[in-house]
Amino acid sequence: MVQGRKHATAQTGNTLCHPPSMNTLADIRTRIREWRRAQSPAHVRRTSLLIAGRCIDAGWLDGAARMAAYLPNDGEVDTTVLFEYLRERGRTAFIPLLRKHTLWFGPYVGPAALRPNRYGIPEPAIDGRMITDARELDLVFVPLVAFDPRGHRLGMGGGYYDRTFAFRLAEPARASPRLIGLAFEGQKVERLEARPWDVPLDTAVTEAGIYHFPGRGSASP
Ligand SMILES: Nc1nc2c(c(=O)[nH]1)N(C=O)[C@@H](CNc1ccc(C(=O)NC(CCC(=O)O)C(=O)O)cc1)CN2
Ligand SMILES: Nc1ncnc2c1ncn2[C@@H]1O[C@H](COP(=O)(O)OP(=O)(O)OP(=O)(O)O)[C@@H](O)[C@H]1O
Repeated sequence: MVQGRKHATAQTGNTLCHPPSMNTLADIRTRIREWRRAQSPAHVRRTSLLIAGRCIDAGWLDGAARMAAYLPNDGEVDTTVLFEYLRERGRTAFIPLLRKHTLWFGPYVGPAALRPNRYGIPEPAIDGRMITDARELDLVFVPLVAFDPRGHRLGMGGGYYDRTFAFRLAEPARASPRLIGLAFEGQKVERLEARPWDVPLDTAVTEAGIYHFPGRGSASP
């Protein structure tokens, strides 16, 4: 930790350390979103390929009947390869769809069938009959702004993922859908203050490796 110098930022291993004044969740969100947007497109492409490759090599996509992932926005890890992997195998992936304050999921059938949501992020332009409930998914690749070694996640601040997957907290023995955060190593922080509604990740994947968070539920005997 760098003390006494205003706004100083030090790097210890791959975990960014900051003076206490920079550590509120809102500060972390602002700082890491800036960091994410400052990465070069070539770097994002290369590291995203590594991250997607880890997910495919782990067998997660082959093992899940229903997979959802996000369309990248604001410098997030690029998920294109994950969608291509399923499409080449004749399978449909799901992407999030905002309905009031929660997420539903719609089939991703290509860019033509999309429209921007209220935040400008493309989502499926489909009718209600094709919408899938979060409970019907086996695996969800989750976007995030920051994560910590306990699996806590900081998102864009809308509370959408926490509200949508609150049933994972309410039903601790339930292991699906598996929530896998995709992030660059620069999004890993020492500690995120936990709020009661936070739904932890099961796993996070960065270009440096796979982090397992054997948390509540599946870890208990
Ligand atoms: N790629 C992706 N899709 C996603 C999410 C995400 O984090 N990433 N979401 C995860 O929940 C949901 C959208 N959640 C969001 C919540 C807040 C803001 C937000 O505050 N954006 C602004 C303000 C823009 C505006 O209001 O027009 C910003 O960029 O500052 C964006 C998305 C669903 N889809
Ligand atoms: N399960 C829940 N029930 C009711 N309100 C919730 C729930 N989860 C989150 N919220 C509300 O959403 C707001 C934003 O939550 P938070 O800051 O954790 O979002 P986030 O995880 O960063 O965003 P996102 O999931 O959209 O990426 C909180 O102030 C909280 O009031």
